[in-house]
Amino acid sequence: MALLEIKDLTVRFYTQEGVVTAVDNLSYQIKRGEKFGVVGESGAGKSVTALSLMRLIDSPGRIESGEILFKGQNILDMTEKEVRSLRGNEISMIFQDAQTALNPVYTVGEQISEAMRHHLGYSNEEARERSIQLLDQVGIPEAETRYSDYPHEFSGGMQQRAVIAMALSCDPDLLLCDEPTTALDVTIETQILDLIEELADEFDTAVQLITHDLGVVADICDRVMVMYAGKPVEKAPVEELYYDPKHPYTVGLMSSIPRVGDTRDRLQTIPGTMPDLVELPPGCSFHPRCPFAEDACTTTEPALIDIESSDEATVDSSRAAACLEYTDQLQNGLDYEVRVVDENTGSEMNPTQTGGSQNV
Ligand SMILES: Nc1ncnc2c1ncn2[C@@H]1O[C@H](COP(=O)(O)OP(=O)(O)OP(=O)(O)O)[C@@H](O)[C@H]1O
Repeated sequence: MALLEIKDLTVRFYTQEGVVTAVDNLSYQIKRGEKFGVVGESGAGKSVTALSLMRLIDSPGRIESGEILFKGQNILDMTEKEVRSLRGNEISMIFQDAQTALNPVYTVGEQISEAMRHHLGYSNEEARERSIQLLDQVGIPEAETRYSDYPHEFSGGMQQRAVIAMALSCDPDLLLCDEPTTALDVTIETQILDLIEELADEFDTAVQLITHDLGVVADICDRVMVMYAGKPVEKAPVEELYYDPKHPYTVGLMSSIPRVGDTRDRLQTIPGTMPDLVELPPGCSFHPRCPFAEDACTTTEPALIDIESSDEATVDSSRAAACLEYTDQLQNGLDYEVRVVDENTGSEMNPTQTGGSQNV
């Protein structure tokens, strides 16, 4: 049994501008200890998906349908009390901004201790001892002294380390990380990502890592789901996604991975923006931005297809993509080439595919 199984999840927001379908019929699963990346531009529905898992969607939002099975139990059927005991205990979450996770009026140590006293029934002394150990483990120097510091006495990177300590304090089975390094500068970003990876391995914690940056996913994740306008457009083991992307949107995201010395904005190379979710374009939502779009794409919505079987994908499908190419409805096909370039030498490593000139 998968640790987490999301089946046909649909989440809508009833706003003055109209009904926003933020997550549309989404299914995926995460196995124990697996690191799963969720990628897409702003507005793709990544955060709403994570908040749904913690049952934190508030009005005007509503989880309309679907199942969220955690260890086989549907989170959507649980009582509020059951969900509260899950949060911060078996499932915990790291947000992009450490400051929102830390309460400025309590010391950092107190905040880490609190979760352990509450969920694990630790005494004050036990919780303090374990908190100091965790602060040390996440790389806070002089952890015993820093235990009594207030959040404002920590740098941004140290605050995020403290949040990671807090998130791992109850040894969760699933850690949801929502853009955990966006607020940090690049050198600290790498350290924090390495730390998450290292501790997830050590604690055998599954990770759902949300990011707009495929480069980050490549470093950490085992499998990836690419989302566009509330839907999954591609799912793949991470290496296969890089060497052989199946969806034009994934290809666009890849050519946007910044290289050393590259000062472009990350997503500049996909022209246009995510459509208005209140009024999605007919057919494939990506068609107005897709270089390979044909007439059929403007009228027919592509199903998520299992690449191996060519049938509709199931939650178990390892490789899937939602493009009419995979139901043989495109006349000209997808015409791109993937070139994998060695970052150090600049030379081509493993040319695959045929056609255009997509540098990945
Ligand atoms: N509280 C809300 N009220 C109304 N609409 C909302 C609300 N929260 C989210 N949405 C809608 O859901 C869509 C998906 O939002 P979500 O935050 O999941 O995107 P995301 O992929 O996580 O983007 P980002 O990287 O910017 O966080 C948004 O485009 C927005 O229209």
